[in-house]
Amino acid sequence: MYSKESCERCEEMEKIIPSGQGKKSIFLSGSIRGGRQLLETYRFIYDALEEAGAEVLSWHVADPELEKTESKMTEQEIYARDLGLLEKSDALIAEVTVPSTGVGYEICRALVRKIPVLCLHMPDVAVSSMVLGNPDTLMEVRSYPDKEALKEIIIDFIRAL
Ligand SMILES: O=c1[nH]c(=O)n([C@H]2C[C@H](O)[C@@H](COP(=O)(O)O)O2)cc1CO
Repeated sequence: MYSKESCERCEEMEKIIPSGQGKKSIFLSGSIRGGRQLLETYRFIYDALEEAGAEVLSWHVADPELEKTESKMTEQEIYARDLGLLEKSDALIAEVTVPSTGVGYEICRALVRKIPVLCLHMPDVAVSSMVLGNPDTLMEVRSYPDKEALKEIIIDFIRAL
């Protein structure tokens, strides 16, 4: 995850977002039981957020070993842990390409808490009207054609927080 290229980018980002000062806490939301086919994208989003100077509280969503740790937890423990992390978050970023009950639930809880929500999806996928048609001003929905565009959207969102 740590390459020379990402370090150079880090230095660039530190000029924009001073480290330690106003570091934003982000809840990353992505499908788990809805299907793990976009795990690589969740990892990319995690890396982009860390690079942008944000802290990802729900890092487990991008963890390829997630099943091992979560299988030792009860359903109630998973729910309480996640809702606790959401309470501490400054914003929520959801990858909504793969439909997931949990992701939809977390988006709704974040909007009830009145924190900004960024929903990201690949082009030409059937995203729910509950996301696409949501008039909440705290909600932003963006389609990303490639990883470069995805990174830019994430950086812009973090800078605007
Ligand atoms: O084991 C889990 N751990 C966990 O953190 N979650 C949370 C975080 C994810 O953003 C979201 C995924 O929901 P789902 O499993 O319905 O796809 O729910 C969900 C599960 C399983 O439902």
